[in-house]
Amino acid sequence: MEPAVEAHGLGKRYGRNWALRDCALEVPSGRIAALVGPNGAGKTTLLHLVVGLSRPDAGEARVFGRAPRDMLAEIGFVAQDTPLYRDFTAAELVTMGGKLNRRRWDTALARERLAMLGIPPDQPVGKLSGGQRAQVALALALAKRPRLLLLDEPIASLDPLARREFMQTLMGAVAESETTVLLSSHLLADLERSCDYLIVLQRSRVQLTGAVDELLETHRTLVGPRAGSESIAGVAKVVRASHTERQSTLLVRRGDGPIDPLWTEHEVTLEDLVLAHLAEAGTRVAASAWEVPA
Ligand SMILES: Nc1ncnc2c1ncn2[C@@H]1O[C@H](COP(=O)(O)OP(=O)(O)OP(=O)(O)O)[C@@H](O)[C@H]1O
Repeated sequence: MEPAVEAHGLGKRYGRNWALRDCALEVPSGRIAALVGPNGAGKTTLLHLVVGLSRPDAGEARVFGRAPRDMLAEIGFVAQDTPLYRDFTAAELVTMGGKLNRRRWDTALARERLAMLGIPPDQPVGKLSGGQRAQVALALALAKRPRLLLLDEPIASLDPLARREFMQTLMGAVAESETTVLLSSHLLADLERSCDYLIVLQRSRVQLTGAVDELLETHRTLVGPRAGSESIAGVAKVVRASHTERQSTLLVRRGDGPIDPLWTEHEVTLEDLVLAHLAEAGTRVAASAWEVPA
């Protein structure tokens, strides 16, 4: 099946600085893909290129095989901080959405979704809580019945319960449709529960990309005797190593065959994997840059 999003040599420059560079990726159709990376890595830049809000300075992005600008009717976008017209009520926004998207708009779906979540339809959205506003933005984006839904840090300002509700709504809505989702976030633990595809950006470049289950399957944490630089049976690559006097802990990509039994193997979490790959590329990721809720 045709990928939902493709990028080839995609780049965007502001002045002399590349915000995104040599970006090559493919998000298969039907996935919920997480776009992660430290502040300033290029996530918003990539989303804006894919939604056609900005033009590339190099390469190209394609949405279901076509230029983003030819696919606007098929793309839903929730921008960072869920900007909505704050003086309008949710009901008015639903009506307005219908007028702006005559061809595909599903008013009943938006109303049902908002009613199910207990969002008051007649209050200006500026007076709703952050979580409720995020849900309104999501309901509006879904009412467009997009084939591709892009969300730029939709849960960043929400409390843990509101985050969970938002992600559950998103997953439920996507399961009912064939929508592909690309969602940027710093909240790795939340993404592990809901996303099945991963793109890691760092310093304007794609650092890692692939299906989450395959990435988790092909990486392991190994604990064993202090290691030197010798190769280890069954290990294709050491992504990150930390050592005490006697012991080494390695995050590795597995190779062929079983891993040397001298080492104890542990499964990795998405958070381990992302942080190890970011560290491998030499970024010092301050713990504060990654809000990882318990
Ligand atoms: N309009 C702009 N003018 C100049 N530089 C910009 C502009 N937009 C983004 N940049 C720069 O491009 C780089 C990538 O920014 P971008 O917003 O894409 O990062 P991000 O990964 O979304 O960051 P965050 O997680 O903080 O939202 C940063 O260095 C940023 O300063």
